Amino acid sequence: MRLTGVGRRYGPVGPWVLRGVDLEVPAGALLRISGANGSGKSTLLRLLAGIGAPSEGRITGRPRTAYVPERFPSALPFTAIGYLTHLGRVHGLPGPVAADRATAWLARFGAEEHAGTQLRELSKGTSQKVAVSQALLAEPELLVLDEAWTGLDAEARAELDLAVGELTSTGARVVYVDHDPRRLAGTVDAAHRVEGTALVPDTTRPPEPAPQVTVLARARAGTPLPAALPEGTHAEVDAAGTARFTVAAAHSDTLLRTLLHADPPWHVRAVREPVADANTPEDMRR
Ligand SMILES: Nc1ncnc2c1ncn2[C@@H]1O[C@H](COP(=O)(O)OP(=O)(O)OP(=O)(O)O)[C@@H](O)[C@H]1O
Repeated sequence: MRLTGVGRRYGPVGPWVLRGVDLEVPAGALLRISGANGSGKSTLLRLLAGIGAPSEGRITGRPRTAYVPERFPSALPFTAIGYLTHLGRVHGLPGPVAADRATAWLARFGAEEHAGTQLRELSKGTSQKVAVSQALLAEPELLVLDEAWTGLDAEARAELDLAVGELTSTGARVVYVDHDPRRLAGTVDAAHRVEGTALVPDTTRPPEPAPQVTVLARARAGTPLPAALPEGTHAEVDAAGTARFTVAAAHSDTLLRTLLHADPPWHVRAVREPVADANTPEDMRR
């Protein structure tokens, strides 16, 4: 797929949002688009997704495309499974195949219990799981993701990362925008930034991942995890009832306070500090 001299403005005399955009989207590629708010990222993604035509220039070699928009149309009169099955049919799948794939994707994103819920009654995160499932069940050759991770819980975000990897490994292309510069950073094939009306190579390196602290803690059998854990905390409980919390080092004191003051309290068994960088000189590790 190739964009040649593509420009877009809204209305015949509106200001140009994009101009002179040349972009190659090869099979199997993962492309990241960045840029300031209002710079034209969504405009570019909509052109890639085939929603609206360029005001000038050409897009050639368009593959079968699926798109997760920035805002999901949640007011439609469908249940989650009804909506997904309907869209699967729109993508050309026979009804039973569409229904099976819809069920499988909802389960993969941990939303199977909401299959029968009306779209307008879904939480923001579950709506987003439906939006993402809608695109993935089509098994597209080009997947366009506009902030698709926003609102998803940690497990679903990881699942979407996996699904993107699975798609590109089968030769599909994925183009995405995400506010977190670390999103899929290790696997991106090319990064571009919208600057003014142009699309330029993005040479900024993603920031290093924040150092993580792991806390092992136990509580009385059946104690739920504390409700208000610091932002970004990942928690899992093993079969023996020991919980492993992983959190950015900057939030580890808040996590420890939360665990100790929970009712009933959690007993902290171990705290594992971030491992020192192997390249850090010995005298800086202390
Ligand atoms: N349907 C529309 N009609 C008129 N102008 C629009 C329309 N959609 C977007 N624009 C304008 O195009 C410009 C680029 O908007 P766009 O949504 O593509 O930016 P963005 O980089 O995705 O922004 P954000 O980071 O805030 O999501 C903005 O000036 C916006 O006001």
